[in-house]
Amino acid sequence: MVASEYQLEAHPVIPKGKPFLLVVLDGWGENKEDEFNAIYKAECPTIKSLKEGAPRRWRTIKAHGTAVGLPSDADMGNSEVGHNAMGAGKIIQQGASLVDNALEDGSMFTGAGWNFAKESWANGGTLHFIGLLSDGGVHSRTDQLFALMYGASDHGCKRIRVHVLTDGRDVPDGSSIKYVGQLEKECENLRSHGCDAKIASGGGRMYVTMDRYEADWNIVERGWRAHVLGDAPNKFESALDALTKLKEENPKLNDQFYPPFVVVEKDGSPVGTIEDGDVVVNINFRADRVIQISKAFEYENFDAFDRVRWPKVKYLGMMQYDGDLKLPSNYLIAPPLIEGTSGQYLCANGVRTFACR
Ligand SMILES: O=C(O)[C@H](O)COP(=O)(O)O
Repeated sequence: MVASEYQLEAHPVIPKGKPFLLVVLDGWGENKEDEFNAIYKAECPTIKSLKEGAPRRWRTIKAHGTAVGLPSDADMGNSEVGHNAMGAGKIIQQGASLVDNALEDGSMFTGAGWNFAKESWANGGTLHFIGLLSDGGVHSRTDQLFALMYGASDHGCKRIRVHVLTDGRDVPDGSSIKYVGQLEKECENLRSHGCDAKIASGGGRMYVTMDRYEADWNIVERGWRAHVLGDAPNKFESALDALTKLKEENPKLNDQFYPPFVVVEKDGSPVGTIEDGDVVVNINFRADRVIQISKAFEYENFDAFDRVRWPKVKYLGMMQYDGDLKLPSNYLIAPPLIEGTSGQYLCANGVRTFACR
């Protein structure tokens, strides 16, 4: 007997009781049929036969923008929002939108996470931000970072250090110089208003910090050494210098793969290591590529690499990145409570599923 809230009407076209296959074709889509459309130009006999063989059943669905809960239709889709939308079985507000809403209505700066973070700078600690620096909107966005920096300064923060991960994957390669330039301008502006804000370290997202699925902990270790310990083979007096000079040395260097670098004072000392009493905010709203660095900050027992020093900091995610692990335990935006997910319907209706990837 299916609980009434999970009872479904018969589908008008798809017959009941037949196996149903949900296949996700990564990067596949229908669009204007012109010479720039590779899918249209290619020979795709299987898809063509599926489409032409069952024209009454062929549908297209939107996988980007507001249709999957992103802030605007200019936002491209990505794997996480696709998983979330299909898993929820409905349009839910995705991380990017939740952060935007909290910044817009001001609740970002009154929530439990913000108040927890504030205690650190009230006691003289430095506020560190770590995350992907671009406006790709897949893992993070620069405008959200800037809003947090100004919000912190307005709430009495006197020292900010930013640890930047260059993108070139969700945005064009070579664009990182622009994002770092924008961030340096914002830091300069904050400094002129009495908040000592600087970029302290960085590196390319695919080589520094943002590993996923525990594929290569060396990536995370490089980030830890640069951000926390101020230790990297490349030291420069500014992040802009770092990107420009490293690119001059190796013109083929892609933004995704910048080696780790540390910004130093004239005497060679790092401008912003992470110390006891500081607060670290991870600005990525998307979870997959920041779970490992979050474990490094959060777990007392940690053996994925030698941290050398484990500073006693308050660590917060923009969101909670893993609800099962409750990781991290502190975050700026609470995860949404989603009821009536696809999985709940399938289970309640006794439909057995097998998922693979
Ligand atoms: O993390 C990545 O590799 C990209 O930013 C997004 O890729 P995905 O959405 O296809 O996982």
